[in-house]
Amino acid sequence: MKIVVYHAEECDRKKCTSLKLGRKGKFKIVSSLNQLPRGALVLNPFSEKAVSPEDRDMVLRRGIAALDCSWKKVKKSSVIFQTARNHRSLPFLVAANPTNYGKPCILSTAEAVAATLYIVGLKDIASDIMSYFKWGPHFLDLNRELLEAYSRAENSLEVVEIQKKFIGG
Ligand SMILES: C[S@@+](CC[C@H](N)C(=O)[O-])C[C@H]1O[C@@H](n2cnc3c(N)ncnc32)[C@H](O)[C@@H]1O
Repeated sequence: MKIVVYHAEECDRKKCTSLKLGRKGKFKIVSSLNQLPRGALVLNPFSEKAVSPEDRDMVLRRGIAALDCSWKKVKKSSVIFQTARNHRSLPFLVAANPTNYGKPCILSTAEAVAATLYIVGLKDIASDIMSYFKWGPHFLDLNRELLEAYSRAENSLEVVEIQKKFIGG
């Protein structure tokens, strides 16, 4: 499984989830956009299209790419979000990492990648990624009902419908 993270060097390196997974050999950390895998699913919080089980083949064959930068600095115009295709945002999920605990959609890179893997049906790999953090398994437990529902959707539109019903109560 190719998981490649473009690292913008804006974070506290001790707290950075992608650098930790890079050290464990789970993520490849790159500093040049040319090193991102072609055709990968790009995790972009500004994308209008949501991750769905339809993306499974793309994830298996091409991998996942993410941008690790400060949430304070991330912008629609961030360079990685301009260059690649196949951008996806994650539907409503709540962060469990200590920096943004309880905040919807403001996920760490590790949480975003694990959620993507879960939704496309690669649940064991999602659990493995989360197992490197004390709070990681809690992220999956906290969001289990929604992650399960998203993982049973047909496509991105259905994922958005599930999200709407959940937020609307
Ligand atoms: C802004 S960085 C923050 C990383 C943080 N410093 C850490 O240690 O994990 C998080 C990245 O994860 C992905 N991500 C997080 N939440 C997302 C969402 N709701 N939709 C799509 N991608 C998301 C994006 O690639 C985003 O740039």
